[in-house]
Amino acid sequence: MVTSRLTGLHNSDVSGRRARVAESTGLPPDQLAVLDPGAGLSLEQADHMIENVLGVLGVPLGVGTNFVVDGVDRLVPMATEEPSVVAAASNAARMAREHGGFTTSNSGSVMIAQIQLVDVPDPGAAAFRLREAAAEILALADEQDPVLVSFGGGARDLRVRELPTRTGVQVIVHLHVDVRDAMGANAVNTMAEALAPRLAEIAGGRAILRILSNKADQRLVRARATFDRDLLGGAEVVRDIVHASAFAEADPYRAATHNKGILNGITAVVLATGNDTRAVEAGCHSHAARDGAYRALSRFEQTPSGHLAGTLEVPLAVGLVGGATRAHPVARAAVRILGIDTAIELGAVIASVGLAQNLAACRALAAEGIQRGHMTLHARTIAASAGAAPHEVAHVASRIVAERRIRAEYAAEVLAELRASTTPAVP
Ligand SMILES: CC(C)(COP(=O)([O-])OP(=O)([O-])OC[C@H]1O[C@@H](n2cnc3c(N)ncnc32)[C@H](O)[C@@H]1OP(=O)([O-])[O-])[C@@H](O)C(=O)NCCC(=O)NCCSC(=O)C[C@@](C)(O)CC(=O)[O-]
Ligand SMILES: NC(=O)C1=CN([C@@H]2O[C@H](COP(=O)(O)OP(=O)(O)OC[C@H]3O[C@@H](n4cnc5c(N)ncnc54)[C@H](OP(=O)(O)O)[C@@H]3O)[C@@H](O)[C@H]2O)C=CC1
Repeated sequence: MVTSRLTGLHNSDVSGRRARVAESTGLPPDQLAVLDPGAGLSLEQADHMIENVLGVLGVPLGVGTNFVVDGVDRLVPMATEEPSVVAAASNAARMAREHGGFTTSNSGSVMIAQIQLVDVPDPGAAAFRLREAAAEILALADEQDPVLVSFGGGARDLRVRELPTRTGVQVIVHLHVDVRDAMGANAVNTMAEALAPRLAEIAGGRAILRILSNKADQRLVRARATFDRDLLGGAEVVRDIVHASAFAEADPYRAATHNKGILNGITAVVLATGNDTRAVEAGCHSHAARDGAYRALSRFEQTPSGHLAGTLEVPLAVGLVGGATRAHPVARAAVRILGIDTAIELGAVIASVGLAQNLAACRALAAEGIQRGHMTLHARTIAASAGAAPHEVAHVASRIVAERRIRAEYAAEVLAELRASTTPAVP
């Protein structure tokens, strides 16, 4: 039985953390060895993934603890270079755990392909003809990917839009495809390219763009959690987080930063599982602007019993098959640690981490400010960047935090003092 409540995990060293994660998930410890630098993605594998490969970039991979998502404990791999993100998500998940953790819902796994038709003589008549041919068109789409259809996926709907543009009215066809456990871009792009000649013939125009839309608003995930008033810091903190939420719902300048906080969590899990971070972020930002003004993707409100309820809705075009998820050894290990079997489950975890991250940031901002937590953890990065060796980082970081001088030049001074005090005097 997995438990994500690994209290004090951060006080262990990497091998101790791996041992606790392996014990909790039941994974053989050697399955985590692939997380060693250089043991994951080989140069040869990288050379098959992208072009002009010179090497591999390492990104820290942490684990978010305390998560309960739809009643199941989940340990969540998070790949990020930003200090305090993993700690913050884990802390927020701890506060939600008291009230059952995160519950989610979703709109399914439908992706949209767009086919752009131009030089259409009578857009209105063309739109009607295209709608009349829907059954033929959907069948032609399914013929392109029998494997997807065999997994229960396939073309589900055809929508036609008459779009006024500065180059004239364009007829835009939307093909809705259930892509099941794939992210779906390659699948729907293949279908769009195959349909384009027939669509152009029906419309009497010319097809140009045939590509999926990253505004994946048919693939929405909603997460909800109740965060404990006392663990948050009391009624005043709850009240001020609600004010912070109202600010982000009303102001695009605050909403951009509020949503960046959400994406700190979302993108860390998307990256760890080998999914397309740019596609997910494009979808989230487009969703934030869905009614014309750019707004917060989440909302916080006080519950009748004085705790804090948080809700989030985001499009999540993520998959467990295809893309890099199956090709990248670390992504495969991350999926095993998560213990998930479907893209729907992955989306549920990702949305929950986004909401957790968002809460942690808003709580810190509404209470003591972000810098105490963030900079305390950032101090280790500053110490290392000042040249501290691994065994020197803790001393330098604790000194610059204690003296509230968390800056590179002071870290260098502390490091020089440390080395002078430990260098044996020349006889
Ligand atoms: C950083 C904390 C969690 C410390 O908070 P704390 O209260 O000092 O932590 P604690 O020592 O009491 O530990 C509480 C729990 O936090 C977790 N935790 C605590 N420390 C660690 C650690 N080292 N490594 C891993 N996990 C840690 C851990 O889960 C632990 O419980 P446990 O599970 O052990 O029983 C808190 O100050 C915090 O959440 N701060 C918010 C920081 C944050 O949100 N960072 C995100 C990057 S900034 C960002 O999002 C952009 C922003 C801010 O602009 C977004 C926006 O504007 O909305
Ligand atoms: N704008 C964007 O976001 C774009 C993104 N991309 C990239 O496309 C990649 C993802 O494309 P995607 O289509 O997911 O990748 P793949 O084409 O690699 O995987 C999808 C394919 O896997 C097969 N498959 C096997 N099992 C399943 C299952 N259970 N559910 C669904 N399909 C299954 C299907 O049939 P079959 O085996 O016959 O293929 C399906 O077509 C991402 O890495 C992304 O970076 C590319 C272009 C644009």
